[in-house]
Formats: sequence, C-alpha cells, structure tokens
Amino acid sequence: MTLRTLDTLGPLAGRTVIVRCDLNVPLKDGVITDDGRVRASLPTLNRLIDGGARVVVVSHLGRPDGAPDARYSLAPVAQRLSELLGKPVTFASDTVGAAAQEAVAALEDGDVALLENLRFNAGETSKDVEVRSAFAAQLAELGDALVSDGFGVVHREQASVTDLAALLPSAAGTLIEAELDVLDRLTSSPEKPYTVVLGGSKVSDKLGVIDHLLPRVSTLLIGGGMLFTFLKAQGHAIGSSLLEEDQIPVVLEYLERAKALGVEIVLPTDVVMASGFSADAETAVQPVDALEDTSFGAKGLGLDIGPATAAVFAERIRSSKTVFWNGPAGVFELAPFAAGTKAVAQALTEVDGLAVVGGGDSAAAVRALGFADEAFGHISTGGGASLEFLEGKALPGLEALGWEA
Ligand SMILES: Nc1ncnc2c1ncn2[C@@H]1O[C@H](COP(=O)(O)OP(=O)(O)O)[C@@H](O)[C@H]1O
Ligand SMILES: O=C(OP(=O)(O)O)[C@H](O)COP(=O)(O)O
Repeated sequence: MTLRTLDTLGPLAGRTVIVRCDLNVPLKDGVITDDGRVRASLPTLNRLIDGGARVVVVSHLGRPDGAPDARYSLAPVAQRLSELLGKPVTFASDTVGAAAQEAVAALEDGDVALLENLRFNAGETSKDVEVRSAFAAQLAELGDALVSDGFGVVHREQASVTDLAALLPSAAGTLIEAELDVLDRLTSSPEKPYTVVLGGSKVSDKLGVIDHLLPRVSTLLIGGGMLFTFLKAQGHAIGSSLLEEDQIPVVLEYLERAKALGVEIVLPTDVVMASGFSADAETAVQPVDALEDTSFGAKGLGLDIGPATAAVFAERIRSSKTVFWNGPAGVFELAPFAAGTKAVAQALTEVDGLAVVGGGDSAAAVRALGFADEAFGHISTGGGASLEFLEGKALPGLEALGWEA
C-alpha cells in the first residue's frame, strides 16, 4: 500500500478536518526562537483553508507529564500561526472536552482553531493501548477527517499519530509527502559520492544509523559529541569530553566493517578543547593525539572540531553529489564552538547535488548561524524521524496512513 494523500479525502469544503502537526518549537521565556516547524505546516493548512474546510490543528510541545503545564502551552504558537496565516486562529485551552468542543463548533468554513498541547492528556503518550484509544476516540469526536502532517512524530506510537488515523478517514498532508519524497531519494538511489555527516550529543541514539548506512554511503564524517567515543576507541586520551564508554566495542566494529566495505570514516585530526562548558572558557586547538596537553589537562572538554578538520569536512561535503547531515559538529550555541558547524553548513550550501539537513537542533543551528532555508536542498523537520527512516525502521505514524517501507 502507498501513502494516502490529501486528494483521497475528496472535497473538504464544509467538513471539519483535524490536522495533526508537529508544532514542537523551541521556546525561550515564552518566545519562539525558531518557527521553522510552524512555517513548514503552512502549505497543508493553507490548502485546507482555501478548500473551505473548518481546520482544527492539534500538536504536542515538549514533553509535559500528561497534565497541564503552562511552560508547554501552545498559546504562543497560536499567535505565531495566526501571524503567518494572516488570519485569526482561535486557541482552545484544552484538547478535548468543553473548551475544545466550543472552539470547534464556532468554526465557519475556512476558519482555523488550535487546540492546547495534546500531551497535557496522559492518553496521548500512554503505552496502554486502551487508554490511548479512549483519548483518540475523544479527539475523533471533534472532526470528520484527519490530515496527519507532523513528520517529526511519525516514529511515535501515540494517540493522535496512530490510533486516531484508524477512527477517521485519514491522509498525509503535503509536509509528510515532501519529507518522504526527499528521504526516499536518499535511501533508494542516492547519487554517489554520498556523504553522511553525523554529530550532536545523542551518541547512542545515532550510532545505530551508521550500522544501516555503512553499505550505502561513500564517506562518513564524524563530528560533535560522538567523535570522542571514536577517538577513545582508537586509544586517544579525550579529557572530560562526552563519552559513551559502552559504545566503544560498537564503534570498533563499525571501523572494521567500514574498512572491509571500502567506506571512508573520516575522524577529526584536531579539536577545540575548552576549560569548561561556557562561552568565556579558555580554549585551545589541539591535535587529536594531544587533547590533554593543555593547561586544563584531563579536565578539558572537546567542544568543536578544529579548523583543519573543518576544512577537510568541507572539502568532502562540497565534492559529494548527495549529503545528509544530522547533528551539529560542535556546541554551536556558544560562539567559540560554532565554527565547525558553520563550516559544515556552508559546505552543504555549495553542494552540486542533493544536500539534506535533518534534526531539530541541526535545523535550528543553520538558522541561528544565519543561513536561509532555501540554501539547502531540504531541511527535514524531524530529527529522530528522519534517522529512523534512514535506518529502514517501520514508522508507525506512516503505516497508519497506508505507507509500507
Ligand atoms: N562536542 C560536543 N560536546 C557536547 N555537546 C555537543 C558537542 N557537539 C555538539 N553538541 C551538542 O549537540 C546538541 C545537538 O545534538 P542532537 O540533539 O543529537 O542533534 P539534532 O537535534 O540535530 O539531532 C547541540 O545542543 C550541541 O550543543
Ligand atoms: O522534536 C522532535 O523530535 P526531534 O528532536 O528528533 O526532531 C519531535 O517533535 C518529536 O518529539 P518527541 O521526541 O518528544 O516525541
């Protein structure tokens, strides 16, 4: 079976359509610091509005504990969505119950309501299928059809992502279609040389993707927090840098297999070491066989790839025909450790081919560093989701829409 797309729902004028978006945006003191996911949701929403549907948007934000928590309210998102759509968006203070029902009942054709954070209800993320289905049934009462467009959550088995799709006529929105189109090109017939750049801090989460990618890629560039597990595995002293010791055997096996397959795993030759995790820490660029040879010795933290490594990574990226990048090369949030990530991002913009950025933090990083979305072939709205897709895993939120991997 293939993905059910919007056209399969038929004319939507006058129908009440629930749209499951991923509006999980970063917030600082209640202010949205990167509205990329809201913008990415606009094409589907505008299509439904223009088609005369009554649009009920639902989403999660952060990981509240199944109960209301003001820090995770979607209220600031409702305001941003209204600005971007150029029309009022009614905000309902609950996802189900009277507040939601009233907001939905008041909608005219082409109107939009956003309901409060789905995860304020324990039923959304419950592992108990019955609890989840009961919540999904309450959601289903609010509409006649479901458009699922939250690509960032398709790897989650949650009420609004999977259970709800079984209760209403359902289809994927255009964001999910666009994401799959690009990710499919990365998995089915990537033009070679195909380079994957990995970094970030979720080391063990991401090592699994290497297992699947090794037979498919030409080159793997390893930066970010995960590089230190590789360096340690090769016998280097790494000071107090991020390390997942139990992953050392895994990493050694990858290095062996890469050699056998003729895949090049490029590890840094230099690293920016720091006296502490702060923007005013003392720093020193060190070759990888002398990471502890600074005044801060074994207390030093490796927080970015060094300039020689950044130049090599950039050259490899630029000379590739297909590039996928997940995970910042360093702690880009702090200016002294942003250069590696900036060099990687810049090189991706210069690829003569397909360059894809995947991951919440990687996407936020390129925008924070001043790059325009259009400079890249594609910026995926899902970090975990895009990696699981590349790993070839079954994604429950896509299967609920008819997709078969
Ligand atoms: N050397 C490093 N040590 C510690 N943290 C790092 C290092 N390099 C990058 N990071 C951090 O990794 C985080 C992003 O990691 P991750 O969540 O895995 O990426 P993504 O969301 O793009 O998948 C950033 O906040 C960045 O500061
Ligand atoms: O931010 C998200 O994922 P990502 O950080 O992997 O891109 C999605 O909104 C999913 O959120 P979750 O990981 O809390 O289920």
